[in-house]
Amino acid sequence: MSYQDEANCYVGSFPKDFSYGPFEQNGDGDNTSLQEDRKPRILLMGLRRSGKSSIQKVVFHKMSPNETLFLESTNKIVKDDINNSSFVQFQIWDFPGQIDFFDPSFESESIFGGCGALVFVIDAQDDYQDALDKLQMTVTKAYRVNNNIKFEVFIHKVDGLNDDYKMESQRDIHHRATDDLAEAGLEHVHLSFHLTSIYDHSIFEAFSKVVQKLIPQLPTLENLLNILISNSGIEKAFLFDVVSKIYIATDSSPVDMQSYELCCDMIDVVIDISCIYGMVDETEANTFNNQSSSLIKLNNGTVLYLREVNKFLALVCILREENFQKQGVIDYNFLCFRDAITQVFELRNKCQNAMALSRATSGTPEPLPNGAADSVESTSDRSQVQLP
Ligand SMILES: Nc1nc2c(ncn2[C@@H]2O[C@H](COP(=O)(O)OP(=O)(O)OP(=O)(O)O)[C@@H](O)[C@H]2O)c(=O)[nH]1
Repeated sequence: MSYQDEANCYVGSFPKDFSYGPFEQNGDGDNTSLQEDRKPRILLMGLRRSGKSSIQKVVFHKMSPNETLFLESTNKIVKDDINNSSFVQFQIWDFPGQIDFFDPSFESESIFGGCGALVFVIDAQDDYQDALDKLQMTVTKAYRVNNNIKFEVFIHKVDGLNDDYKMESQRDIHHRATDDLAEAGLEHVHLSFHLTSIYDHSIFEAFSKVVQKLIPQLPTLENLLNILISNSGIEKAFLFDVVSKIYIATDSSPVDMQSYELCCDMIDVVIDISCIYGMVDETEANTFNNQSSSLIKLNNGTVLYLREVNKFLALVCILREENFQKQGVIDYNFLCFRDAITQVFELRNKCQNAMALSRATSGTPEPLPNGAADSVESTSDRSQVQLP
C-alpha cells in the first residue's frame, strides 16, 4: 500500500469527532453534506475587537498578524470549514462581539448543542471586567444546553504586556472567572486558561491544546509517541497537522515553547523548500508528500528530524546529535509508528462506517464492531444538530 493510499484510508464518515482526510475523496455528494453537518464545532466568542477573527485568520488562513489590523468587525456568525487541505477537520464559528443571548433569534440549542469547544477571547490589554461578565453569561448559557462543551479562555494580546503583568493578569482573570461561575452555581465547570498572541507561536500552541481535547484517540497517539521516543533516543516528538501547524499529539514529557517554535519553523522551511524545488508539475497544489523528510543539525548539538506520516501529518523529533548516529533504528521505529497510527485510524474508520451503516439500515445505532462503544461520541452525537 502506498503512502497516498494510507492517507486515503482515513477518509470516512465521522459523525461527531474529528474526521481524518478530505471529504472530497469520498466521492459521495449526499454523504459529504451529511458529514459537513456533523463536523464538530469550535465556537469563538468574546467582546468586540478582542481578536477572534484575527485568531481564526492567522491560525487557519495563513494571514500575517499585521494584516489583521485591517480586518472589519464581524456582524454576523461566520462559519468556517477547516477541511480538505488539512488533516484535522472541524468548523469554526466566529461570533460577532455584540451578540445578544436574549435575542429571540439566537438559537442557543442549535448553536451550543453540537459544539465541541467554546473559545472565549479576552483582550488582556483592555479593562476586562465586561469581558468577565460576558464570559460568565456565555458559560452559563452554553453549559445549560450542552454540558460536554470544553470551555477555553484565551487571555489574548499578551504581546503588549511584560512577563510579570501577564502572570498577574492570568491569576486575576482565573480567580475572578471561577468566582463568578461559583456564584452562578457552576463551580464544577472547568475553564482552561491560555496566554495568547497572534504575534508569536502561543496562539498555535493554545489552539493545539483545544483541538487535542476533541480527538478521542489522543491517549493512544501519546502512548505511541512515548514508545517511539523511548526506543529511539529522541527527546521530544510532535505529531503535526502540517497545514495549520497545530500539533495533534506529543509525548508525555512537558512541552516547552522553544521546542515547539523550532518544530514549527522547521515545517515552514520544509514547505518553502518543497514549494520552490519540489514542484514537479506547475499545477501541483501540495508539495508536501510521501517523499518529504528533512534533517536540520543545529550548532548546539541538537538535531531536528522531520518525517511525513501521511499527506497531512508530519512527525517532528528533537534529539541529541550523538543519538542520531543510529538513524537506521530511528527510521525502523518510525515505520512501526506509522503503521500503528494507520491501524488506529483504520479501526476508527471501520467503527464509524459500521455505525453509519447501522443508522442507514435500522435508524438506531448498533454496538461498534470491537464492542467498545464510544460513550462520548454517542452522547454528543445525540446532541448534534443540523446546521441552520
Ligand atoms: N497586539 C495585538 N493585537 C491583536 C492581537 N489579535 C488581534 N489583534 C488586533 O485586535 C484588533 C481586533 O481584531 P479582530 O480580530 O477584528 O477582533 P474581533 O474580536 O473579531 O472583533 P469583532 O469582529 O468586532 O467582534 C485588530 O486590530 C487586530 O490586529 C494580538 O494578539 N495582539
